[in-house]
Amino acid sequence: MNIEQSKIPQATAKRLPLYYRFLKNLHSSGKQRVSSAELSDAVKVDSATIRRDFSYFGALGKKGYGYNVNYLISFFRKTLDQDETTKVCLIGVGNLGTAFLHYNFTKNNNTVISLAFDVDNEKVGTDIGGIPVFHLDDLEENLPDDVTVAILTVPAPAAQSITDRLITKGIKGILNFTPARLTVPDDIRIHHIDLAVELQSLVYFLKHYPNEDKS
Ligand SMILES: NC(=O)c1ccc[n+]([C@@H]2O[C@H](COP(=O)([O-])OP(=O)(O)OC[C@H]3O[C@@H](n4cnc5c(N)ncnc54)[C@H](O)[C@@H]3O)[C@@H](O)[C@H]2O)c1
Repeated sequence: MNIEQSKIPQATAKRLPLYYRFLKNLHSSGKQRVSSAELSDAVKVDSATIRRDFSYFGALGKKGYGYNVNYLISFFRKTLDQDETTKVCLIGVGNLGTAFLHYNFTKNNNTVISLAFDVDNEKVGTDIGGIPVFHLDDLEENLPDDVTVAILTVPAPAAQSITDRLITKGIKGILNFTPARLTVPDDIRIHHIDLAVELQSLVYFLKHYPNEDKS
């Protein structure tokens, strides 16, 4: 994370990829400027929040003109470190993992899954979605030093020991799709994604805050 970004509130930082993706679409359709109302409509974030978010990075829209799309895109690209490709590995090529390998992340940003690991000999040695699958036993040997992020889509009981090995190999961030709560040193970042929890929270908000500001 660069200095500019560390001043941005986390809630704002989380919305940046959303804005960036939409602005890139606008740009490829030839649009030069966009109002916060248009953005709001597209990304489903209210326009006051958008204006506040954008004010953190000095993008002040002009009344009756809106925001300059090119300026915003180049800002986001720098802030999100999009100029550099981040290489990611995926562990566990099952239902979820296979879907991710087939999904082309690079369409939206510069993150690319460059290799995968599994223990199933039917999968080891094959290419899935164009990505080579190695045996987990050969993790230390095959994981390149420039891969710093891992996606975990293994059964929960295997998650902690794999995490320990990944960290020893230099992985700094883990996107954890397993229900396991992982113990890691302070300098390692874990993002836990749990569909059941997300669904529960969506239903809760629908029930208790049906008309609230959704930012
Ligand atoms: N976060 C979510 O929203 C969500 C949704 C569904 C599943 N999950 C979780 O994601 C994980 C994967 O789910 P799935 O449906 O793809 O399971 P799956 O059984 O289809 O796939 C698991 C894969 O991991 C491999 N594997 C098993 N042990 C391994 C090990 N020690 N090292 C490397 N690979 C190993 C298996 O060979 C298999 O290919 C599970 O923990 C599941 O609970 C999360």
